[in-house]
Amino acid sequence: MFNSLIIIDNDYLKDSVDLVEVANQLAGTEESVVSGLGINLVDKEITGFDSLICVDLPDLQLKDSRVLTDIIQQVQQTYEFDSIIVLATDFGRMVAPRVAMRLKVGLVADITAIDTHQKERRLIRPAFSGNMLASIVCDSTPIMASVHPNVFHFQGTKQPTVSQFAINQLKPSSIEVLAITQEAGNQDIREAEVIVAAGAGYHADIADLNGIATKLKGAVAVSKPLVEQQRAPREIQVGQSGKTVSPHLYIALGIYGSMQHVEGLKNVKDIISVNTDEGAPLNYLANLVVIGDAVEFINKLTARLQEGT
Ligand SMILES: Cc1cc2nc3c(=O)[nH]c(=O)nc-3n(C[C@H](O)[C@H](O)[C@H](O)COP(=O)(O)OP(=O)(O)OC[C@H]3O[C@@H](n4cnc5c(N)ncnc54)[C@H](O)[C@@H]3O)c2cc1C
Repeated sequence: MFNSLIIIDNDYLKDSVDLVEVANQLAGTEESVVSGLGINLVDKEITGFDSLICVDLPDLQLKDSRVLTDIIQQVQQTYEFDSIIVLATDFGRMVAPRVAMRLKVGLVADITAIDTHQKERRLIRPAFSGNMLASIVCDSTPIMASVHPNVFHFQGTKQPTVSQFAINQLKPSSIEVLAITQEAGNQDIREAEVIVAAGAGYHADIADLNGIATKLKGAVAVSKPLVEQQRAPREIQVGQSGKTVSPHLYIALGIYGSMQHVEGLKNVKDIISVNTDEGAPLNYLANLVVIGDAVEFINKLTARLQEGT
């Protein structure tokens, strides 16, 4: 029997459930038993786990990674899980290394695959700027891994058994959340069925793409250089250090197709690549390649779509 603990992120419930697939693959040929740790979990109807360990502390400062680390440590000391899996959101990336340090174990961050065909459990992740894949064998227990949302998928209907976990003496949080703001109207690119993505070869204002994205009922995304040039916010970056997306259609405008970018494309059905360079690597992944200027392509496509209305 291989027991895994998944740290449920209340802001990413579906993505947290997807981590059950990671736990099941890690279990290999052993029976997989998966528990979710839910802290002040609103939706206790969550399915897919064998059990839900609930901590209800309404006054808790949930976004304090030190407080969450204390809780995970206490849960691990009680249950002794074989693996702990964390969602690699910005917050999860703060929590996972702290927990690993506290438990004195290794952490494999941002895994993209698992290989249990050998006797060992190998966690696979991109290395050396994504130019190769590293297979990492963990010789400490629990095995700790963080996983980007949207990399693994799981649909479970299993009703978990729910138990309360009593926490002993938590250090008070030193963080006070003064306000939470969210930009209105921006669709999460991970949910989008159509993505119009601009790369460094798209030489116009990114906001100009909103119209066509709306028309196609999709969202706008970008490659990393545009974020670095402050032409677009980081929330819409696709790739290794951005988000993983799975749209039906990905329209890539002036995107070269580096490994770090392509790593953010999982289960994309169709890719249209618009590039002045016929030899750009993304063209080899695309179903349709347009050789030409990306802005000109968008202007023509917009005009054509307007004709159709
Ligand atoms: C640790 C690490 C993490 C990284 N994470 C990410 C990540 O999450 N996401 C990411 O995107 N990158 C990431 N990168 C960067 C990545 O290596 C590439 O540098 C980046 O993806 C390149 O972006 P690009 O294709 O838009 O730009 P470029 O490589 O500059 O390519 C521009 C493309 O546009 C074409 N072009 C030029 N003019 C036109 C035109 N007028 N019309 C049409 N096409 C044109 C060019 O032929 C070229 O193919 C990461 C790198 C590292 C080291």
